[in-house]
Amino acid sequence: MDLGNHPTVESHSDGTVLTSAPQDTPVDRATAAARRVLEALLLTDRANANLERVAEELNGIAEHLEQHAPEVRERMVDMWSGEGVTRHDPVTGPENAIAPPLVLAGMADGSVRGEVTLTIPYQGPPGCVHGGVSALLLDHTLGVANAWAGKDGMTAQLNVRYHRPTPLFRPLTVQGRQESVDGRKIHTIGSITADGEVCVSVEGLFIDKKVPRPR
Ligand SMILES: CCCCCCCC/C=C\CCCCCCCC(=O)SCCNC(=O)CCNC(=O)[C@H](O)C(C)(C)COP(=O)(O)OP(=O)(O)OC[C@H]1O[C@@H](n2cnc3c(N)ncnc32)[C@H](O)[C@@H]1OP(=O)(O)O
Repeated sequence: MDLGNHPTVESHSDGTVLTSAPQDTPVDRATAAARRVLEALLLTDRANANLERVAEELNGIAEHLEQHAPEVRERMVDMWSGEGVTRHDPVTGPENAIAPPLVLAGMADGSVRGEVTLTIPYQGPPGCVHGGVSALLLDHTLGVANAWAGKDGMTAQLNVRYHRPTPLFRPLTVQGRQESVDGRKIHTIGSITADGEVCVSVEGLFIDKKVPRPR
């Protein structure tokens, strides 16, 4: 993948923030509102929330946004331009309403780490995080760990082990670390822990390969 140069956003005592934390900008505020809507739609009273009108209003908003959208190709070029950190991916992107979003920091020991609390939109088993969501978070976290380590690639294999249910509504620590590089093969590991206990662990094989940015 062509990650370009990724200047760090800011440094903290607990690491260097690698992903783009949500900012007080119209697009980030609108996306945060959309996330709120996703959750509220799942929680609201089916019978008494006047969902007919809600559907109409939401479609109105979608139409407005679509009317102001350039060609997808053009938008993709814009999305991938510049040297900033990713703002649109489905894990850390503050501009992506399906991203929780997870904020990841690079640590001096070479690992990357972030804390996130997942809620109803990410539910799998009752009260627990969907296994595919955990895999998504970890795939991306391993990708960022590779970038932090200085050699990244595309996921070829992701071996996910679910040790115990991952709880919703509790702070989760998501971590990744590049273990070794053997030619084009990159081995990276990671985990999701809750209250200090490992819920999910992964071993990833990445292959050094660049997908060109749209231009
Ligand atoms: C200062 C720091 C700044 C930090 C900045 C932070 C911000 C970071 C920003 C952004 C982070 C982004 C994070 C993104 C994370 C998400 C990642 C994804 O989701 S990637 C999408 C899903 N993955 C695919 O779609 C791949 C699809 N597969 C392929 O394209 C190919 O199969 C590929 C590239 C994996 C390999 O294809 P070939 O043609 O390039 O290579 P061949 O020749 O086949 O293999 C090379 C070697 O690898 C082995 N290999 C390949 N695939 C394998 C596999 N699946 N299992 C085992 N071995 C495999 C082969 O056996 C071969 O080994 P032998 O050299 O012979 O020893």
